[in-house]
Amino acid sequence: MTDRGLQGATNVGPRQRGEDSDAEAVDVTDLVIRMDGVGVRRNRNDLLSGVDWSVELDERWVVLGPNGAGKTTLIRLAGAEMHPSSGTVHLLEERLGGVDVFELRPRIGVCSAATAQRVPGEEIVRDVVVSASYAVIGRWRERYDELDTGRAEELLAALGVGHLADRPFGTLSEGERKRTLIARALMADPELLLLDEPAAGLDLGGREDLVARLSQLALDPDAPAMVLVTHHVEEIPPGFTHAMLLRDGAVVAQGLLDEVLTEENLSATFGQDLSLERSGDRFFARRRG
Ligand SMILES: Nc1ncnc2c1ncn2[C@@H]1O[C@H](COP(=O)(O)OP(=O)(O)OP(=O)(O)O)[C@@H](O)[C@H]1O
Repeated sequence: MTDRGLQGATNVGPRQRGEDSDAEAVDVTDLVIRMDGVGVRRNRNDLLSGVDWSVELDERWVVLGPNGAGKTTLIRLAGAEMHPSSGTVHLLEERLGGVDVFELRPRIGVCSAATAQRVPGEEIVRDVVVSASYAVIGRWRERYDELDTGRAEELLAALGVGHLADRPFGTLSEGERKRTLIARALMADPELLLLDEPAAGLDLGGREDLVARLSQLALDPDAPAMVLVTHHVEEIPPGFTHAMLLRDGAVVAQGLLDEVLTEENLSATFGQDLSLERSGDRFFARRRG
């Protein structure tokens, strides 16, 4: 694992180093994500600008920022769901724009509100998970391989929803749906797992349960590289190693979690005077005064 320090300090892109910015010159060996000078522009708005970011296989990143900061846009780039307007994005050693995204996407597990919306309510939970190995949503074959079905059931059990395998997805609670979708995202044994606000809409017990399960996953050396997007420091699972703080489409700070997650950086990110407490390996934030 590499200690890259704060954005602008040691984690500089090729342009800042004054090197050749030609995409082909970028060394992306062993990098799961590499962004250099990335911008996304829509309707004359900069959704992201000047983003340099590298993620290695054994790293678990949390991306924190207020509403509208650009977090989902960043995750969509990392999931090969969109291209940057400027700069270069390499995913799993392939350059976006120079690779067939349909070959890249199965190597990346995504759990987001958009995935949840695409699952029909009548779909059986086991099928929601197993169909990920065929890169479809919903049952489309009469029979799946027993190996695949067994893996889907194991993943559901590992996420604490094994008993719901025969239930229609639409009858699950929000927390049960989230856990089912994480099992689905893991089904194809991805090299990168992207989780966009997995704890949104969960009650306190559901959130704590999910944080504990994501912590187990983060601490598993065989788990894929992970990027988790959240608004809340309370949702950072123990075992996460790095953080990126985003505001107005730009990186406020990034690097090792312990170095980046400070009151100063958090206050700058959310535009408020925040106090940050650490209790064991969990974080808590609130406004001062
Ligand atoms: N097609 C578009 N045209 C113009 N602005 C857009 C477009 N798509 C997104 N935006 C804006 O870009 C900004 C970043 O959006 P994004 O969804 O990435 O933020 P986010 O950090 O995920 O926000 P949230 O926490 O509220 O989900 C928002 O202000 C959004 O309104």
